[in-house]
Order: sequence, then C-alpha cells, then structure tokens
Amino acid sequence: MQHAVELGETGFGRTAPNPCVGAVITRNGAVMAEGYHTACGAPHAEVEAIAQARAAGVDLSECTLWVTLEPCNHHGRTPPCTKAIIEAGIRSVGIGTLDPNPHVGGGGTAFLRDQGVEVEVGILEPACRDLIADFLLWQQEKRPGVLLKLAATLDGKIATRSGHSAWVSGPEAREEVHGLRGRVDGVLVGGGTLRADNPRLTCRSERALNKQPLALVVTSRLPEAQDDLHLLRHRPQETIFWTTDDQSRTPQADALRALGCRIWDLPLTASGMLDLRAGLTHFFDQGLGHTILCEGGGRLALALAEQGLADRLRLYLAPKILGDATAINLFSGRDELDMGQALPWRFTRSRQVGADMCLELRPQTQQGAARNGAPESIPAPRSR
Ligand SMILES: NC(=O)C1=CN([C@@H]2O[C@H](COP(=O)(O)OP(=O)(O)OC[C@H]3O[C@@H](n4cnc5c(N)ncnc54)[C@H](OP(=O)(O)O)[C@@H]3O)[C@@H](O)[C@H]2O)C=CC1
Ligand SMILES: Nc1c(N[C@@H]2O[C@H](COP(=O)(O)O)[C@@H](O)[C@H]2O)[nH]c(=O)[nH]c1=O
Ligand SMILES: [Zn+2]
Repeated sequence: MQHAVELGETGFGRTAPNPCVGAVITRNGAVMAEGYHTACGAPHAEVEAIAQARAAGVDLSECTLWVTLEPCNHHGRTPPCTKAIIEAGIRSVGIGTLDPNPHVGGGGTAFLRDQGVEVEVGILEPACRDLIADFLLWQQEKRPGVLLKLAATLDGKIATRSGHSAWVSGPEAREEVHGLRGRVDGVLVGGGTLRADNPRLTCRSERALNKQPLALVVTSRLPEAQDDLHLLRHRPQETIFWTTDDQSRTPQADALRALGCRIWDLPLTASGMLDLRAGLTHFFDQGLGHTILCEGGGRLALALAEQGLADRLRLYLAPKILGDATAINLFSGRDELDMGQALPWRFTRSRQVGADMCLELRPQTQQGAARNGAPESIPAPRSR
C-alpha cells in the first residue's frame, strides 16, 4: 500500500477535481502491475493497474489489488471500477480509506463483498487519507490546497539579513520546484519576496506544460506600475495582487490594472492581517484552480500556517550554516511565546535531493480531513 500511496502522489496537480489515487496488484507479495489516476477523465488507478496486468498476461484471480481509495461504484466520467475488478476476476482487495463522499462511502466495498470478493479496509489509512486531503478541501472548504515550499540553511534561514537568497538549495532541488510550478494553478509570494527577489514565478522545467501558473502577491504596499519587476514587465495579465481595500482604491492600483494586473482587496482578520482564506476561496470561486504553491517568504509562511491554510510543507534543507541570528527565518512574525504555543506539524516523508534533504510535513491538526473549521461566512474579495 505504501507503494500505491507513492504512485498516487505522482498525480499531484493533474487530477482535479478528482483525488489522487494509486493502485498496485501483487501475487504472493510480488508486484505484478501498478497504476495511478493520471488526470481527470483518464482511467482510474485500479483500471490502469488491471490493464497493465492483463497486458503482461497475469492471472488476476491469484492476485490482490491494493488501492488507496475505495473503488467507485457508480458511472462518473468513467465506468465503475468495482465492475472492472469483478470482470477481471480479482478475489482479494485491500483498501486504504473509504470514499469520503457520504453518498458513495462504503458502496464500492459492499458491492465487492456481495460479489464474494474478500475486502479489507483501512490499510495505511492515515497516509491514504493524506492523499485525498486536498480533495476534501475542495469539497468541504471550497478552496485550493496550499503547498508551502521553502528552502533553508541548517540554521533555518531562507535568506541573509540583507535578503540575499540565490541560492539556498541546490540545482536538483530547484529543478524539482520548477516541476511543482508546472503542476499548480498559482504561485503565491509575500511582498517582501517580491521586493527582495523580483521573481518570475514561472515554470522553467523541461516538463513544463503550456500553461504557466498565475503569480499571486500578498502585499499592503503595492508596487508602482513603472517598477522594473519581471511580473509587471513580462506577465502582468497573469499577476494578481491580494491587498487591502485602501490600497485597491489608489491611483497606483489603477495604474497596475491598466497594465493588465488583477487587484483583489481582501478583508482583514481580527489581528489586522489580510485574510488569506478569503483570497484562496475567491481563487477557487473564480474557477482559477485547485492547487497553489506558496514560495515564501517567512512572514507569509507564518501567516498561512497561523490561519490554518498551509496544508503541506515541503522544506528543502541545504547543508549550509549562515550563523547570523538576524538573517531571515523560515517562519517569522510572532511575538515572544512559550513552547506550548508552537504550531505542531508532523513529518510525512524525507528524502535526499542532490545535496539537500527534502522534508515533507503536514500540520498536526490535519488528519487527511478538513480542519480548523472554515469561518461561517467570509466576505468575498472584490476585484476592482
Ligand atoms: N529560500 C527560500 O525558499 C525563499 C527565500 N525568500 C527570501 O525571503 C525574504 C523575504 O521574506 P520575508 O521578509 O519573510 O517576507 P515575505 O515574502 O513573507 O513578505 C512579507 C510581506 O508579505 C505581506 N504579507 C504576508 N502575509 C500577509 C498577511 N496575512 N496580511 C498582510 N500582508 C501580508 C506583507 O507585505 P507588505 O510588507 O508588502 O505589506 C509582509 O510584509 C527575501 O529575502 C527572499 O529572498 C523568499 C522566498 C523563498
Ligand atoms: N532562494 C530559493 C528559492 N526562492 C524562491 O524562488 C523565487 C525566485 O523565482 P524565479 O525568479 O522564478 O527564479 C524566489 O522569489 C523565492 O520565492 N527557491 C528555492 O527552491 N531555492 C532557493 O534557494
Ligand atoms: Zn473508479
């Protein structure tokens, strides 16, 4: 099932509005075939794996199918997977987690059991629920999933005290990030990063698709339209500023609109910060996409984490030490506190990428389910 989870992950950013799902077919513990849901409308993971097994001439009646999500039992964009499983002659199925849709949940399992298939549910359930966490956000919170990615030194610094950050991570890690950019609908940065880095926020990977992600900038200090910024000079039509109501009414905002940029004014939270949830919800409502990559910096990262909106963290840890306490932190913006107030996360994966370590985490409060209760009503941002 662990392998099925990893396969499912490879569909990240391609399956919306469907969840990521992976499937593996084994015989006596050996992998015979595998598959994952590659794109919305494409065959489901189980069907991919069954097709691969058939192509290899495997006798499926002797095999077990492991699938991260309960097989569907209804006609959607594709026929029911339960039917494909029965027709293939599979007699044993291991399921990671039931389909969270209350209308469907358990239906696929019951059908398979009725047909005499041996079904076990709940295998590696936490990891399988993590795999569908974004799907739950789309359904329940009506907002895109946010993957927060940061590159830091061993002492947790994302830039020097003067704001120099090119580069913290190595070329392999940076190439991986470009791959991520090619799978998301928007790349979000804070005003500090816009001013320090003048980023392009484009996908420049060989694996890039035609579509570039939108560039999203959170700032209460809009740039001047004549500023020499890549986003304004090269991709204003793909740039959206999330700002305050006051800023959105300035001549400066009008000049940015004249370039083609979009300006959204967001409501403020009780602590006077821009309400990032409102920005995300608006992005989703406008049909702009399901997945956002936040690339920092440290103050935006903390704001997202505090607002319960950093759904995953991918941290590239470079084997370097700055040793300057005033260099820029991975997360910053809180006042003095005690350890009990630390925001709790959990590790989900670690691996080496070039010379760097890539650590993947999720907030501890998120257990593969929507959490932190969306506010009952969020004033919609206005696009002026
Ligand atoms: N190594 C890495 O992975 C990365 C490094 N960096 C580096 O980090 C540095 C920038 O980081 P940092 O200084 O922490 O700045 P940020 O990029 O986090 O930007 C902070 C600014 O974003 C705006 N902002 C963020 N959240 C909110 C909110 N909820 N409400 C209102 N405004 C908000 C404010 O904008 P404003 O001030 O405009 O009003 C705030 O001052 C740069 O030196 C850059 O090179 C940046 C990204 C990644
Ligand atoms: N410094 C740093 C990163 N910085 C991120 O990349 C942005 C620059 O993007 P672009 O202008 O498109 O190349 C920058 O503003 C910040 O968000 N990323 C990393 O993977 N590793 C690094 O060491
Ligand atoms: Zn299916």
